[in-house]
Amino acid sequence: MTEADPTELADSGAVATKQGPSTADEAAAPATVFEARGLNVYYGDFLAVRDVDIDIVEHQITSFIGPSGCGKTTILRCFNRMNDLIDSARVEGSLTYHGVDLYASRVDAVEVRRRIGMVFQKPNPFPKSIYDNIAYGPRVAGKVKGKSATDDLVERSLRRAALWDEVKDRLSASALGMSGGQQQRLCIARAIAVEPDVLLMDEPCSALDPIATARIEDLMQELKDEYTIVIVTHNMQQAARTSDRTAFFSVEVNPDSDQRTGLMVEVNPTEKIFSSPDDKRTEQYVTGRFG
Ligand SMILES: Nc1ncnc2c1ncn2[C@@H]1O[C@H](COP(=O)(O)OP(=O)(O)OP(=O)(O)O)[C@@H](O)[C@H]1O
Repeated sequence: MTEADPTELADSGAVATKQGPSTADEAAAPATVFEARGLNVYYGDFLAVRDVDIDIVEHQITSFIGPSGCGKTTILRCFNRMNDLIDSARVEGSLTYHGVDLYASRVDAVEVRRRIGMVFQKPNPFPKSIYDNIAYGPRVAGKVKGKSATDDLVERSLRRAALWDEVKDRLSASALGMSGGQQQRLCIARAIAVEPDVLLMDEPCSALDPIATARIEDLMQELKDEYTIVIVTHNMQQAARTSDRTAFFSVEVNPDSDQRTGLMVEVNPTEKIFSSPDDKRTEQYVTGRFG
């Protein structure tokens, strides 16, 4: 892709959610943030996941569940073009973000990743102070200047990530000395500091104990007032507890090549997925009879 016009997303109205709805109708219907149609992702010649049709709705938590290798992370990474960083990855189909084609040549992938932040499975703070972990991104992006404005941003981000009270007296200490749960909340604070629109979370609790997990889940509920969240989770209880909508992915084995390709089976309100799903395969998975 060409590094053309980084303002394409803004020029095209892709920040509409930050400005609020303009008519009564729009106010009634929650906006669609992402619309994926016929999404297929290849690694080289290997079709890893196919036929993904999904709308991601603003200020909701959408979870992706399904057996290992069904393509949950691969699809999540399409939403902020992280797959661009993998040479062999290729995306087919249509994916829009607030109506803008996310893969159009004029769209700047760096700007995409600022608006659509990501939190990874393993907390990955920079080997820097707690303060610098938050301040670094906005400083590099030129979003904040001067000590007082940076102090405010650091405090605000840590408060929103429910971490301020625990770290306010040791902001200059290394982030690597924090507990795993604190490190993950720091990574969430770091993602929030650049004022994204969406948070993508790839199994954010898989390395955490149940208490730290509960704190992240509480935090997600607080953050959804401001952000749209998509989470990949292996933990069905977590999907049931935290998300408004759930997408179930499955995997099929191609008898000729013996390759396993993921596909999206169903997306529905979470309650429906776990009580009366439309598809038998979903029912078998959520009742533990498959996968
Ligand atoms: N960088 C890559 N290069 C080649 N193949 C890949 C790459 N990343 C993932 N795959 C393959 O794509 C398929 C989907 O993987 P993905 O990690 O998206 O699945 P997942 O559902 O998130 O799995 P898990 O639950 O185990 O994390 C798998 O067959 C995987 O081996």
